[in-house]
Order: sequence, then structure tokens, then C-alpha cells
Amino acid sequence: MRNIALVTGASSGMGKEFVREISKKYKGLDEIWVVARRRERLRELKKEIIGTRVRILPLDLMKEESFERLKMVLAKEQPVVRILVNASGYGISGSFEHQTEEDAAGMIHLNCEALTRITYLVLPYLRRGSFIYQMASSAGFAPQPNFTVYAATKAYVKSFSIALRQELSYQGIRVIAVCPGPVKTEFFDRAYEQEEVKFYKKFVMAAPKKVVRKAIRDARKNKAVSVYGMTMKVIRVICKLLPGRWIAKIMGK
Ligand SMILES: NC(=O)C1=CN([C@@H]2O[C@H](COP(=O)(O)OP(=O)(O)OC[C@H]3O[C@@H](n4cnc5c(N)ncnc54)[C@H](OP(=O)(O)O)[C@@H]3O)[C@@H](O)[C@H]2O)C=CC1
Ligand SMILES: N[C@@H](C=O)C(=O)O
Repeated sequence: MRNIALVTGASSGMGKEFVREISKKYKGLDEIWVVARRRERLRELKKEIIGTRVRILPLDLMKEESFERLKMVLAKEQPVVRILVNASGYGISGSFEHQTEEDAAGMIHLNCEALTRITYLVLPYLRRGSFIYQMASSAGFAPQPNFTVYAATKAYVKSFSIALRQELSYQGIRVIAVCPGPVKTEFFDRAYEQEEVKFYKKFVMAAPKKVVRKAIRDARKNKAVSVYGMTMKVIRVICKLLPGRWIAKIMGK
């Protein structure tokens, strides 16, 4: 029986860091399966990883056939999935009315639907002691004007993960919603293509390695949510205390 980790969004940012950290920190893995569209990036990552075999699955998770392909590979290989990391995702900043319909719907498609479907497909292959890392965001703590759809997708991921965690706890499977604030990755190239990144985001920007290491530590402690950094922890508490419409009003100004 082959023990594997499956990481989506592995071609950059936090997905890539998860692959690096998993290869060092989780012993007894036979393979890490890496998913993203950019095959060349995945090849470079494979070369970098020493000690654990990396299997490249170049899939576009916005396309139906990718799910069929993954389903077939899983059915053929029958692996035990020790770790699932759902890190593919994107955000587009700016007002809802000025967003393209494709971008608005695309965020829901990738951040919510694809993440849910991957989790569903992988579920039969998880065992007692397996981990699921779902990339949510601090954007999921409260409604956010000018990041409206993105924040709503992350509220979904957070809610989905916490509820699923409860459902799967009886099987000894741990689910963690990873909710960092701004992290220095390619995410911002796409999210803020049309405008300058807000100064306060630049100010609290975290390194992806630190966020991922914290997530792994938190998952081992069986936490439901992983939040990196004191600023984001304080913001989380504020978002719990104030009504969403107040937060939206403050953030909209
Ligand atoms: N950076 C930040 O500030 C934060 C990010 N997050 C979330 O963390 C996750 C990872 O983001 P981050 O690492 O920062 O961003 P990156 O842009 O660095 O990585 C995004 C990953 O998603 C993959 N991806 C995008 N579209 C598709 C697609 N259609 N099919 C398959 N894979 C796709 C990309 O690969 P490729 O293009 O090769 O397909 C890439 O590997 C996202 O869900 C993001 O929302 C959460 C909090 C903060
Ligand atoms: N948390 C970040 C995205 O998810 C951000 O605040 O930009």
C-alpha cells in the first residue's frame, strides 16, 4: 500500500511550500502528488525534492475532465492519502461591478467547488491519522467590500472545513482551515493587477514558509483553524465580536 500526500496549487506560493515542508517533516511517505496547470513549474519542484518521489499531475481544476482524470488515477493506484492540501485558488480585488463575470464566477468555481470536489474524491483514500489542509484565509473572517466574492469564497472554505472536521473526527482524520492574512506569493500579482496593493497589507505580509510551518504545527495540535501572526489573531477576535455589517462599513471606507 502506497502512502501519499496530494497537494493542489503546488506550482507556487503556499502549495509549493507545503510540498517542501511535507517532504521534510512527514516520514513514511512514498510519494507526493502535485497538482497545478504549469507543468514546467512542477518539474522544477520535483527536481528540488530529495528523498520523496514526486508525481506530477498537470491538471486545470476549472475543467471537468481534470476531476475524471484524478478519479481514474486514484482508482487505478489505490493509494492511502496521508495528507491532502487544497491550495489552488485565486482572488481578484476591486468592486464587484467592475469585475468580469468570468473572474467573479471563477473564484467560486476554483476556491469553493474545485476544493470541495477534490476533498470528496480523496475522502475514500484517507485513513485514521490523515490530515486535510484547506487554504481558507483571514478574508473569510468577515465580509470584505472590494474583495467581496473572494472573501465570501473563503468564508465558505472556513465553514466547510470546521464542519467537516467534526464529521471526520470519529474516523481520526484531522481537518484544518488555514487562515493567514496577506502572504508574499504570486497571489498578489493577480489579485491586485488593476490597482496598488493596500499599504496595510504590505505592512503585515508574511513569508509563505512561516505560514505553512505554523499550519503543520497547528494541525498536529489538532486545531480547527490556523492563524499566522499576532495582527491576524487580533483581527480574528475583532471579527468575532463585531457584526459583519460593521466590519464591512469600516473596511469599505
Ligand atoms: N497570498 C495570500 O495572501 C493568501 C492566499 N490565500 C489562499 O491560499 C491559496 C494559495 O495561494 P497562494 O499560494 O498565495 O497563491 P499563488 O498564486 O502563489 O498559488 C496559487 C496556486 O493555485 C494554482 N491554480 C490557479 N488556478 C488553477 C487552476 N485553474 N487549476 C489548478 N490550479 C490552479 C496555481 O497554479 P497554476 O497557475 O500553475 O495552475 C498556483 O499553484 C489560495 O487559495 C489563496 O486564496 C489565503 C490567505 C492569504
Ligand atoms: N488574506 C489575504 C488573502 O487571502 C489578503 O488579505 O489579501
